[in-house]
Amino acid sequence: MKAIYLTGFMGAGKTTIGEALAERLALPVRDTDKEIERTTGLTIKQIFEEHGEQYFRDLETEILKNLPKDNIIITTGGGIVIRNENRIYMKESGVIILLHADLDVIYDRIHHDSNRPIANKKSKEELVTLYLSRESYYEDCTRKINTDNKSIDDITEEIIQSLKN
Ligand SMILES: Nc1ncnc2c1ncn2[C@@H]1O[C@H](COP(=O)(O)OP(=O)(O)O)[C@@H](O)[C@H]1O
Ligand SMILES: O=C(O)C1=C[C@@H](OP(=O)(O)O)[C@@H](O)[C@H](O)C1
Ligand SMILES: [Mg+2]
Repeated sequence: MKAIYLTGFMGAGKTTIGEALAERLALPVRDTDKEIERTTGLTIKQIFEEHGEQYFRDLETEILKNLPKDNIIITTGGGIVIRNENRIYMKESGVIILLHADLDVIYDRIHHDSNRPIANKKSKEELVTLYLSRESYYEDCTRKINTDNKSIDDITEEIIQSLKN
């Protein structure tokens, strides 16, 4: 089985759903942000503060390409889609599942989180602007799952069903 990549905007639930999906499918799961933190020994916040976004994006691409491509669930950071080369790589290597969540819900989940430097201290309007600037990049996704008002178990089940089609 080819890799299953979970993508979507910050706070959509990629990391959380990826873990639940991995358990249900008895597959390993790796999270690009966690891999970046593990290999650098720094938090995402520290990387952005000390080295800047470009450095983070270079690491993100490197990590993505070094992760296994079979029998695995890979949860990505929300900005992975910005780079054309990342989108092409994921499309060629596996199935891309887009998790969509309402932006009001997303804002409530993430605006106070200092380890999401791109979202931290942004107003809701600024977050919407960022979302809209990235919206077209999500078109490369194989499947889209709307997560609004759904439990983690329900979303996981929906992904499993969609993978059968
Ligand atoms: N379907 C859901 N229902 C309720 N809370 C959720 C749901 N999905 C995610 N969350 C919560 O939202 C927050 C962000 O989830 P996370 O998995 O870190 O998102 P992402 O990796 O997409 O940024 C976490 O606190 C998580 O527990
Ligand atoms: O959208 C982004 O640019 C980012 C999303 C984050 O991951 P989550 O989507 O898991 O929050 C993390 O990679 C970093 O803070 C940058
Ligand atoms: Mg995450």
